[in-house]
Amino acid sequence: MNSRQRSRRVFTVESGLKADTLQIKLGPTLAELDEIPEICRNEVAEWNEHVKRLGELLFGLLCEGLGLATERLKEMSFLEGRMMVGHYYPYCPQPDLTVGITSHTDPGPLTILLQDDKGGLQIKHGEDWVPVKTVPGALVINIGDVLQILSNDEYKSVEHRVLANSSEKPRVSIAAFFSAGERDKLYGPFPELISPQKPPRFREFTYTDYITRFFTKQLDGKTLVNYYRV
Ligand SMILES: O=C(O)CCC(=O)C(=O)O
Ligand SMILES: [Fe+2]
Repeated sequence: MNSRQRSRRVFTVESGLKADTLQIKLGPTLAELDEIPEICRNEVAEWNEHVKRLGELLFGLLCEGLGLATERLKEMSFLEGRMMVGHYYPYCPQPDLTVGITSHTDPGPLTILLQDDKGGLQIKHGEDWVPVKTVPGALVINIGDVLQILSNDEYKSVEHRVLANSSEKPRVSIAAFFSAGERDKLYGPFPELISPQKPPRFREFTYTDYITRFFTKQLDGKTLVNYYRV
């Protein structure tokens, strides 16, 4: 399924995914206005501006956390690729038999997620699944696989899943995924982080190769992070 590339509605009821999804390209350029449902057109355009600003701030902090120049992730075009995915999880009368979204890590560097008050998002901590508390107005920030690779394992991508919605009201969440704007450049651990004591743990790849493997699951049975691990 190549559905993350443009705005469209996908209704999937196969096992392991019980959500109705609306995807809209935010960047490098916002989707054509007629591809964005009229009811939320202005809000999506405004959200895009907020996501860009917050993304820039977070990328800066994450770079500083690694001892890198603040602009490094921005320079590598990771602020440019932005995709908004709105999930709608209908009421599931038998939540023990399925899940909302199966366990996964996000492929990009960072995800900004807004969830409502229904709950159901969980992160894996050791062997346990830990619920992510719903806090009104709060955003959840996920580190994704490519940031684990660029940081040479200093930051870890977070495994997460969403339980099927047992509340009678639907659950809604809105994720903004960042990705590389320049798809054919080589990406790998930041050279500044490499030393004889800390050799690169990953080989270089183009973002085109990376994202194609993610969507087509050509990973030799490995996770995305472990596929590029040396
Ligand atoms: O709905 C959520 O809370 C999380 C969605 C998610 O993990 C994803 O779209 O990758
Ligand atoms: Fe996710």
